[in-house]
Amino acid sequence: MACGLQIKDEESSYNKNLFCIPKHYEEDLERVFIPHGLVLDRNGECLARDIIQDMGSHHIVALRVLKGGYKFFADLLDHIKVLNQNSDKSVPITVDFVRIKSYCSDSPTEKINIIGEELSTLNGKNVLVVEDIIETGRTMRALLSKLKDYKPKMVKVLSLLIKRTHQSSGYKPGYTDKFVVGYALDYNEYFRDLNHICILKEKAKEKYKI
Ligand SMILES: O=P(O)(O)OC[C@H]1O[C@H](OP(=O)(O)OP(=O)(O)O)[C@H](O)[C@@H]1O
Ligand SMILES: Nc1nc2[nH]cnc2c(=O)[nH]1
Repeated sequence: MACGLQIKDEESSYNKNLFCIPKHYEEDLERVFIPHGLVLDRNGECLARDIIQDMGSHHIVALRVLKGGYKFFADLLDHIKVLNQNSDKSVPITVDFVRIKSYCSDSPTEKINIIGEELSTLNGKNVLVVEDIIETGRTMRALLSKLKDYKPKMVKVLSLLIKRTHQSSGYKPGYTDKFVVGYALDYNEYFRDLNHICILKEKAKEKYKI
C-alpha cells in the first residue's frame, strides 16, 4: 500500500487568513497545516484502490476508531463504495466500531480505555483499522494487542496522520510537538467541526483545557 505524503512541520503550513475558518475558532488557530482539499484528494480513489488491491481477496471489516476518525472513515468508505460499483472486482465491506480514549487536553493519559469490545465479528476477517492520528503509538499498540484475541485473518492499519514525535513509543519515529485539530480531530471535543487540519495556538490550549 502507498506510504503517504511526508509533510514538513511549519514550513509547509499556510496563513489561516487565506482559508475559510469558522468565526468561533479564528482566534484559536496558529496556521492551517493541511487544507481540506488536500486531505480529500489524498483520501481519494487511489487510497481506496490500494485497499481493495491489498485486502480485497476476502470480506473486509473496516474498524473505525472513535471518535476522531469519523470524517476520514466516512469519506474513505464513500470512495470504496464507488469503486465497488464501477469495477469488475468488488468486495463486501462491513463496518464495526471501537471507542478509544487516551488523551486529556494535549497529553496522553495513563489509562487507555477501549470501549465497545464486542468484536467477535472480526474472527477470520480481513480487518482494516481506520485511525485519525498516531502519535506515541500507545493507542494503536493497545488496540492491536486486543484484536489478536479475536483471531482476524489479516489486520492492516490506516491512519490519516502519523506524527513524527520524540514521544513515539516505537510504532513510528520522528518529531513534531504541534497539536493538530480539525477534520474531526479534537482538542477536548472542540474543533471536530473544522474542515482544515490546523495547528492549535498555545493560548487556545489554556482556553479549552479541562
Ligand atoms: O498514538 P497516541 O499517542 O496513542 O495518540 C493517538 C490517539 O489520540 C487520539 O485519541 P483521543 O484519546 O484524543 O480520542 P478521540 O479519538 O476521541 O479524539 C487519536 O484519535 C488516537 O486514537
Ligand atoms: N487532535 C489530536 N489528537 C491527538 N492525539 C495525539 N496527538 C494528537 C494531535 O496532535 N491532535
